[in-house]
Amino acid sequence: MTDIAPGLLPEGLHDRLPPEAESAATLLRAVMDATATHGYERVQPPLAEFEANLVGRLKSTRQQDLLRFVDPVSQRTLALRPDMTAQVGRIATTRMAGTARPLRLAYGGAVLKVRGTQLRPEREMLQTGVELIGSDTVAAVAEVLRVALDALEAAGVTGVSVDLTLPNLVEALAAGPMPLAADKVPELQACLDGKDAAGLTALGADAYQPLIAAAGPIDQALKRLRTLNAGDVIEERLDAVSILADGLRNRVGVTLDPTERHGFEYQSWIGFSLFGEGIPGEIGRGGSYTIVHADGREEKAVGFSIYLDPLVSAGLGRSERRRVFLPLGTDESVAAGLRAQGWATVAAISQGCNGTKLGCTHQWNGLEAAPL
Ligand SMILES: N[C@@H](Cc1c[nH]c[nH+]1)C(=O)O
Repeated sequence: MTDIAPGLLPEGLHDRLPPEAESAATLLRAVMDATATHGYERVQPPLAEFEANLVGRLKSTRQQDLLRFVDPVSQRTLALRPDMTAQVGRIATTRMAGTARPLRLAYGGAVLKVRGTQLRPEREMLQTGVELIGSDTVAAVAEVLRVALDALEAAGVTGVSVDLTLPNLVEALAAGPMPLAADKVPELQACLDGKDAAGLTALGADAYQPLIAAAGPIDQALKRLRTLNAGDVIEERLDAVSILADGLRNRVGVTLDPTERHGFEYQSWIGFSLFGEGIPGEIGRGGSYTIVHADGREEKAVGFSIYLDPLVSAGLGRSERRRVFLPLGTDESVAAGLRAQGWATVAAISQGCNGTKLGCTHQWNGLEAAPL
């Protein structure tokens, strides 16, 4: 016996009911189909795996993000996946290590985070996306962004905007052209995260002020960042961003927030967040990163993930419900004919069945499906 109410689920975990359960499946199918047209092939990693493999593969996947448990069979610590990108990295560097690069893989499934966020308290999420393994050049990132936009379009998202970010820029500046002691970098990052201009001054990091002012629409942001006197570290990145923005701007809105790091724990030179009109918060993100092989060799990669839950909540993926009620005694060949025409048939199995109560839109009257 338990003192937990039978309908209660742990915080952040939910059932998906009709019609949303079907919408989620429809959206996942739409995204997978769109990515397949670009040559991305689907892999299906398991729900849980050895913890050590999940944290070791990507630079900076953190143990505290994992829901862990001891497996009574292997006696080892397993973790539920919080993100499928690390698993795809494992597949790419083990079973598919010998497959030609760039390797294009797609995925979709449930992931579980230890903690939700204020905006998204859910802990289980339906994640889908692609990873392009073997390259993180501008051409590779441009392709991944194109695939992401096609996937969002296939899912019915409109008014898309992309916010680009430069996750390891500040670190590179501090270690190079705009020197700051390594132990001060976390404080510097915190000031930049909080857009705290006074904090930068107090830290003796006034050279970094343009980074705060630069966040915003892409052209203005690039112009402001060009005023930073930081040589190649910044010029190379800005040239790359400018090429990426040119590929995006005729399709979607583009902004740049050079110091945004939240949610970009393992991304390297470029990251991006995806937004859709009328959908609160971020609906996806991605960027470049490094996968570490078992022998220590590093491989570049880039990818994106879309989280389908906010799309489902926004009502995307719904199909028109054409449900026809079949009164008792309706001929089975009639029923089969209706199904072949695309109807969902809901057959009475006793005298008391009522089409309206069973959510039917139509009823078979012996001649045709008549509206209810
Ligand atoms: N999996 C990352 C996004 C990503 C995919 N590939 C690279 N980055 C996330 O969900 O935040």
